[in-house]
Order: sequence, then structure tokens, then C-alpha cells
Amino acid sequence: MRMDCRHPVHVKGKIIGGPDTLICLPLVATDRTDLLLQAQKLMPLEPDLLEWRVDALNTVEDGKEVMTTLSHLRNVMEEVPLIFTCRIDVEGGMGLISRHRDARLDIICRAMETGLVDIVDIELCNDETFIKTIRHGADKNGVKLILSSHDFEKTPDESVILNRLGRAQDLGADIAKLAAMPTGYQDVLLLLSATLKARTDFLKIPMITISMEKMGLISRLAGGLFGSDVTFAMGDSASAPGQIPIQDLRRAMGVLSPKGEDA
Ligand SMILES: O=C1C[C@@](O)(C(=O)O)C[C@@H](O)[C@@H]1O
Repeated sequence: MRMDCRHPVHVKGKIIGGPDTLICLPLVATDRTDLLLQAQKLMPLEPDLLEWRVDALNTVEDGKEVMTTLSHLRNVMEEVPLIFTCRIDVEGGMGLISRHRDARLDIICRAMETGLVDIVDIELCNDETFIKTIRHGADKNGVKLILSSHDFEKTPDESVILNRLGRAQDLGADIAKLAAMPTGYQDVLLLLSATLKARTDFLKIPMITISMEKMGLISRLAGGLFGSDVTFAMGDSASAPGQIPIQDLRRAMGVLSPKGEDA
């Protein structure tokens, strides 16, 4: 049976770290029209969460425009929880903003202040002042915080994976996240086994762990059984290598954890 975590996160009726593994769809668009079209297209697929990768937006440097776009997006999304992500360049961020610390900090803080964002995702590799400022803003505005780590080259050793998940928890994350690239199937096993170890040994908060690319697909399908609380499917397009359509993901997850059975 899937192990619940000690401090589940409740957002708009969804439980991250509860009995079910949730499915998140990413929104990656260069302009507002496309973003809203994508959201309209994805809503009937009934995702548990939507992630807006705001770093992909052409006009992301224009704070006012981003906030207006955010309010339009919120209207389309109704009650689906929103993760707001402005990814840093060294961990897969797109566009100019991903290279500008202060611009990223500013846009994330402004977004939290609107009250339209449920969760923000920032990287563990940010400096402590950055992380503390976001944590403070999140507390003030009732926003949950994901501290994440991405390695697009390799899968780190088990000790590094455990260390990063633990560090996210120690720095006050509500959810810890780690995505890594496998260079062999051994790495996929390593990621899953580290996930289980973190869940059993020390991690009280929910986590999201992902082994990327085709090779890591099993982690997106079955990661929930090992302790990962959210899995990412493909939105209108993929936001990372290895994502598959939500219908396929749901079917496979249903086979792995039949409802009403002890799995
Ligand atoms: O960090 C993650 C996970 C992810 O990288 C994935 O591998 O599915 C996709 C990103 O959009 C998201 O921010």
C-alpha cells in the first residue's frame, strides 16, 4: 500500500501527499492567447493541478502584463490549483528572465500577492535570501512552496538525492521535488529506491520525484507507489523529456493501483 506522508498539503480540495498520486499538466506558452487556449483545452482532461511555466512567456519581463494574464488564466482554470513556476536558466528555464535573479524574485512575489496562485516552485539552488523572501511571501499570502532540483545530465548518487530532499524540508518547503536524467536503468531504480527511503526514513512533507526521458517513464507511472505524490503528464506539449499524454498515464496508474484494492 502507498504510504501517506505526515504533512500532506491541502489545496482547493486536493490533497498532495494523501492517498492518491495527483497528476499535474504543464502550461508552456509564449503568449497570452496561446496560454489561455492551452488551459481551455486541458481543463476537460481534469488534471489535479496545472503548472504555469511563466518563464516561457515572451512578455514575462512586463510584470503588469503577467498579472493580467494570470487573472485571465485563473478564470479559465476555475478551482484547479495552480503552480506558478519561473524556472532558473541552469535548471531548464527559458527566456531572458530565467537568467535574472531579481526579475524572477519580483515576478514570483507579485504573483503570490495577487492571491491567484496556490503553489510556487523555486529551485533549491537559489541563494538563501531568495528562498527566505519567497517563503515569507508564501506564508503571508497562503501559498505553498515547492523547493525543487533538476539535473538534465545525470542522476546524482543516492546520498545527494536524499540530501537535497532533506535540505528542501529543512529550508521550509511544503513539498520537495527532484527530477533527474537517467543514463541507464540502474539510475531509474536508484531514483525510485531513494524516493522510498526518503519517505520511510525522514521526509515528512510530500515529494515529487521524476526520472526523465523514455527510460525513466516507469517513475512517472509508478512513482506514487514509492512515495512520490505528484506526476507530470504532457500538456499541450511536453515541458520536460519523458512526459506522456494524461490519458495513457491515468490508464497505467489505474492498472498499477486498482481502486478499492490494497495497492
Ligand atoms: O520540475 C518539473 C517537472 C518536470 O521537469 C518533469 O520532468 O515532468 C516538468 C516541469 O514543468 C516541472 O516544473
